[in-house]
Amino acid sequence: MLIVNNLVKSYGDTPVLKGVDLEVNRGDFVAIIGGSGSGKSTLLRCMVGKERPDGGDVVMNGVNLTQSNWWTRWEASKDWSVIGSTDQLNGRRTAFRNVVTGRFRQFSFWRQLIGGKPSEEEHVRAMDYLEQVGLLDKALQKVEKLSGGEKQRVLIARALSQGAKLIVADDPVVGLDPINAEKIMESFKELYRRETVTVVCALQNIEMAEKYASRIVGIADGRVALDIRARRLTAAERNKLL
Ligand SMILES: Nc1ncnc2c1ncn2[C@@H]1O[C@H](COP(=O)(O)OP(=O)(O)OP(=O)(O)O)[C@@H](O)[C@H]1O
Repeated sequence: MLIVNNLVKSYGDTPVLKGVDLEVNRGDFVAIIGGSGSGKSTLLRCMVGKERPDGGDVVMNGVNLTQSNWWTRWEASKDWSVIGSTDQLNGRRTAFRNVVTGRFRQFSFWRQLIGGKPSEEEHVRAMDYLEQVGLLDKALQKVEKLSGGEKQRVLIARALSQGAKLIVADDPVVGLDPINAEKIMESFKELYRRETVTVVCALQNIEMAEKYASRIVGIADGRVALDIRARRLTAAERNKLL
């Protein structure tokens, strides 16, 4: 589904990614782990085209995104959804409204330009997605009144309403209390279990990766230092990532 080939990225004179190779298969739940500053977020940003790599390729469903024009990248971007900061949400709108308008991205270019409205069926679907992430009871609350964890779950519901086949999440549990963090990871696991969505998620918390992901990819010294089926890491494996 997604192939990252020899990805290289520096900031100024500082190399961050020195040749990352990674293949994500449909239905994977990949946790990207590594020490602080190891380049997890940089890798995700390069993967989804938010950052231009200095070298290497990102190929999504056979389309080489690093060598495509903006139209091709825009079309391809409908297949994925990036879950980052909850600032992406409109705090003064309800959770439901945020989810249903997220769907807008799937509309054709022209329908977006003329401001097409979501259909009744899309409204029903938005409620389904909020139910899937356990937020049905908060559907009509303004997002600014929700907790950090609940906002993250609105983002997940919105990604689902956008029809994302790949969800890319940059440490969605950072700064959350353990209960909310577990709920987020449960939501991802549930999506992955149903095999409808592929998840790539950067995580600082190794225990979360061990508990919820299907695969663990460790980044160290700008490269993939570890790529295993998720399980408890050995002390030697943890040391590789320091
Ligand atoms: N826009 C930028 N300009 C300059 N340096 C940057 C930029 N973005 C990231 N860096 C640097 O690149 C390195 C990797 O950063 P990145 O955010 O990818 O790491 P990370 O593994 O996600 O870290 P953390 O787990 O702490 O979030 C860091 O040293 C960081 O300071």
